[in-house]
Amino acid sequence: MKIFSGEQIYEADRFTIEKQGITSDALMERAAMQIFNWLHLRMQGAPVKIHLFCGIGNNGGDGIALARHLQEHGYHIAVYVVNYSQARSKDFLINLERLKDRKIWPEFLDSDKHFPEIGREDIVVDAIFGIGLNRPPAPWVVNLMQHLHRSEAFILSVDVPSGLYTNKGIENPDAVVKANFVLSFQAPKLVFFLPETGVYSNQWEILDIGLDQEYLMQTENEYDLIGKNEVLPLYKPREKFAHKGSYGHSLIIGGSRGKIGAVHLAARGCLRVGSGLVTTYVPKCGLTPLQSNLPEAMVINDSDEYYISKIEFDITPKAIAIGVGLGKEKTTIRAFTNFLKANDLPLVVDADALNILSENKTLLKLLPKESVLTPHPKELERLIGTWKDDFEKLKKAKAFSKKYDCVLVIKGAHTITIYEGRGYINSTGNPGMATAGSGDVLTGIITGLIAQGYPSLNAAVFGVYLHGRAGDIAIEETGYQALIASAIADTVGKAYIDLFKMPEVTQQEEPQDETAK
Ligand SMILES: NC(=O)C1=CN([C@@H]2O[C@H](COP(=O)(O)OP(=O)(O)OC[C@H]3O[C@@H](n4cnc5c(N)ncnc54)[C@H](OP(=O)(O)O)[C@@H]3O)[C@@H](O)[C@H]2O)[C@@H](O)CC1
Ligand SMILES: [K+]
Repeated sequence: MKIFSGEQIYEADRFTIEKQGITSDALMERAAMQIFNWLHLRMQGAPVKIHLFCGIGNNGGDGIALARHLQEHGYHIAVYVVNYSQARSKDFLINLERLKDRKIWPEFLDSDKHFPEIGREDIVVDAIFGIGLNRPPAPWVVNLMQHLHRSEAFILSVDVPSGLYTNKGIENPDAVVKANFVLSFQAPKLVFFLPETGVYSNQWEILDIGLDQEYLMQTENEYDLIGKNEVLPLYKPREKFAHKGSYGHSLIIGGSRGKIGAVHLAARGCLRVGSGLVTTYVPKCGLTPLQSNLPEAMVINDSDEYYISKIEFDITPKAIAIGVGLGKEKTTIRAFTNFLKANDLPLVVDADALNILSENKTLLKLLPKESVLTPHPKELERLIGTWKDDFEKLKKAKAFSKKYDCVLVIKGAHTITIYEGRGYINSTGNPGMATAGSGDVLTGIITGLIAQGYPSLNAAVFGVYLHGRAGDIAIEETGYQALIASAIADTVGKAYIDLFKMPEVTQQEEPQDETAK
């Protein structure tokens, strides 16, 4: 699913109005109607008090128009205009007039003197600021936001939680509404997926307001949200006359005393994702545990008992992972450096191999083209330096990826894969996956996909998706706390099967054939 910038959404707005020959007010009406339908379906006329806090721009206009529909259907509403500026938008004013025509008199708030009382059981509609926020809200508006939070009422934000910018980070964490639910128009917003801003949108849903499809399809976007529809075209089916050699040989180099398990987990992910053959390259101490616990994987031993000291092998893998459980012994750094100098096979670089690269940046130039790097936030910081907010982080990550022609997989709640100036935001996964070895499994999965002939970028995007989906399926049996990394690896098969399951049709989503009634 495409994610658009703020400017692109405004442009889509203009384009739609012109092409469909409608007024901007009609578009606002669609938006308000969609929110109303969403709420009405769930509330079914329940006598819960709904407080609508509306700014003076189009986000506020949406709220004001929504208030009218709610009132027409008998809901118990209270409307407040958060009067932070005199520059009221045209469509806000049109809807304000319509409200007055229906004898609904909003309360105007312009200081923190008289905030209304809100009950815990009430609902708050947050239509204070939308994507038009361009400077910090006034202190009294920040106080109002805090007042909303203190009420503990359910907060439904219109389009975005008020106080979030679409193109930069947060200046003051108190100056953003913490939404229980966000109903966002037409396309998800980047801020929902970034760690600093994502916390303000507990849950979100997209409402289709009929922006022009041609514009949406043809407009080039920088970020995509990756779900099943996006990964299905990447999937490579197996062929009848294939043999294990057809699906590639993966080599996983890593492990050190006490960290052989990391290699095991990567190899396990690699096998489960379908790599035809998997060989591990580990210090001598890894031989017995690997051979006893993962008989499907082959083992090549380093000459050192506990650490990788020289990377030499006489196999020809199709993809190599390096770094899991590797450690940073002097001898290992030397071995890694020499390996990079000699190697030209596709690489997946993780964990200590990333740290060695960060500490010896000249080595980065030795990475083969389209190598995949899978840093978690701390490893990323060591690679690209600090950032002031998530937007700057993405900018720096893109520059880094371009400079070294590598696919950068930034691990997190929503893992973002960066390549050639674009970002692919993963939609699967859950907090249970923040567990030891989860990243090692991912490294193995991506490697196994490259070995099977997936281009690096596809392997990263698809691998991250499968890994997350496996985690989502696995927690159905384990719950968050008890999920362990080997279970993620062992559920990859179910994640594959799930790709081809039709979405369940719930009663509400069944197509309604008006003519059949
Ligand atoms: N595009 C679409 O497809 C559709 C969009 N729709 C809706 O429109 C929303 C965007 O509306 P919007 O552009 O009017 O901006 P909004 O967020 O309401 O802010 C209002 C104005 O406040 C100002 N301002 C900014 N920061 C400020 C501050 N700190 N303190 C004080 N003032 C501040 C700034 O104006 P300025 O003063 O800079 O001229 C800004 O313009 C969008 O989120 C969605 O809900 C739907 O109706 C239908 C289809
Ligand atoms: K809002």
